[in-house]
Amino acid sequence: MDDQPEMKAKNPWHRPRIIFITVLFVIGIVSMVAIGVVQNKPLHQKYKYGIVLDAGSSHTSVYIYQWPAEKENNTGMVQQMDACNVPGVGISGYSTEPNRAGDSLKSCMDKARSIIPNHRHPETPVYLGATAGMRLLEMKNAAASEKVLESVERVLQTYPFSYQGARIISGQEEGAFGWITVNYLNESLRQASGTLGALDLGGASTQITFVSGQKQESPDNSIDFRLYGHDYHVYTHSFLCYGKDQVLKLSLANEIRPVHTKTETIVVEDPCFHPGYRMNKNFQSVFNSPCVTGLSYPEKNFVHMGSGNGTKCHAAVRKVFNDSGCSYSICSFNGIFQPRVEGQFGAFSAFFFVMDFLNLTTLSLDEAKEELGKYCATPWEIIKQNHPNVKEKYLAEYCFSGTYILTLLEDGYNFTSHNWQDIKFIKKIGNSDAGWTLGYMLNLTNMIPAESPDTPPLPYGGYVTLMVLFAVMILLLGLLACKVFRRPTGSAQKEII
Ligand SMILES: Nc1ccn([C@@H]2O[C@H](COP(=O)(O)OP(=O)(O)OP(=O)(O)O)[C@@H](O)[C@H]2O)c(=O)n1
Ligand SMILES: [Ca+2]
Repeated sequence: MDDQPEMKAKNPWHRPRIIFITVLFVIGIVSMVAIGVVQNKPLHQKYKYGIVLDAGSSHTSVYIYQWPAEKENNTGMVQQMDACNVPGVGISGYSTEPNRAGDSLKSCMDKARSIIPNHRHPETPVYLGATAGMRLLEMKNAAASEKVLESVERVLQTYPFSYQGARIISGQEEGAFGWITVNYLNESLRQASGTLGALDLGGASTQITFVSGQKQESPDNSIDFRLYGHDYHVYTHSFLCYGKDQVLKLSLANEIRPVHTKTETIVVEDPCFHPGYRMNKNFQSVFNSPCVTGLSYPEKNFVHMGSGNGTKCHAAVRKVFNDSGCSYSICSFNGIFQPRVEGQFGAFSAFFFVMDFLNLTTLSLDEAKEELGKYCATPWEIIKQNHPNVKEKYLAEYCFSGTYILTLLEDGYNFTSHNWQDIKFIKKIGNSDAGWTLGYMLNLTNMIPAESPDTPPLPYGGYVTLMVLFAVMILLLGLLACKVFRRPTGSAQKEII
């Protein structure tokens, strides 16, 4: 009987009301999470693009880069989308018919126009940087080099992109931007870990660039960078005329001089070419470069004859380095200051092509010398049989090129058998080629901030997880609260009664 009044006092809407509030509460929380997730979800990725033409001495390559539009200040974000090799010779090879220099670029530029989305064309920058071949042409014939640059400029301006100029870059820039490229791709600029030195070998020049803790004795060889909040003291040098095509001319010229007579047939025996190799060549092809000076030869031919001797080849190549006269505490060669090499190095372009062809990339220095010696001694006929698909002109030069690379690294830059393993012969890092072009574009588009760019404290996945966890926690607390408030206390019972 005592229960009667209490039963009557109970509100029949009490339970549905709690259910209703709980449902609203749950809908609220779910909506909150959903809105948070949708609002912060990365939008459909929008890409931006940039084009850099590497007008090298032996050939031109067109590189197309892409990066997510909203992440341009993050290291490692810019990637190579495509690379196109321009058919034919480098632009400096068109000095006598400059208009053909511009025309030669058309097939690769047409390709760039077709693969970059149309709506991005007007904002896509195009840069052309010319390296050692054009530096040499400028020295030899400034008017011709001017005409070649005008020709490529004219053609590049006919494309719907944002043309930003065509110029000859300095050897220092070439070295520095190669270093930026490899360290940007390696993400070493973001981490406190050591940086990667950069070794670039072209047809007409070679560059060495690395961070050195030693005293920089020559201001011309020293660059200071502040990148992503870190300071770097970088040593760099570019040796004009020490690309592999020019050194071949230099060492041939050295061989020719002692034997040159006024007799009809001049035979030049060359230990850097295979036994059985025999080719008629013109003196002009050797002495036509500003790198090979002093002698003017008549329009005459000589017989270039291989003798295939690794030791003698090394001795012949050695002669292109001048080791006398260092006015600093330490030099590489030709009186150029260079501190002791430090840290890991990435060796790319012809360093890679040649060492990869010869299968020497993973060997020790002594093993590489031994293998190269055997390769050089192999008769020319057998070499041709073993590589039927390689152009003969290139095939003939690998013994010389391999010997030059080992000599440059050991006798020139002073690597030893102890730190030889610090050199990694690389073509690409990820999908992007190692070379100066990426660093050049990053610099000109201001995509490498001096200070670390602001990044959200949490990655997107972490953010969503936290949101869900908090929402579940609030939900549980809410349910708990409902339960506590629902349970009638003694005093409450009395009030109801
Ligand atoms: N697969 C390849 C590509 C190129 N080469 C040779 O490697 C040398 C250098 O090529 P590269 O690095 O492209 O030089 P360039 O950029 O043209 O020259 P530079 O940087 O001196 O202007 C040239 O002799 C070229 O014939 C090679 O042996 N194998
Ligand atoms: Ca090059």
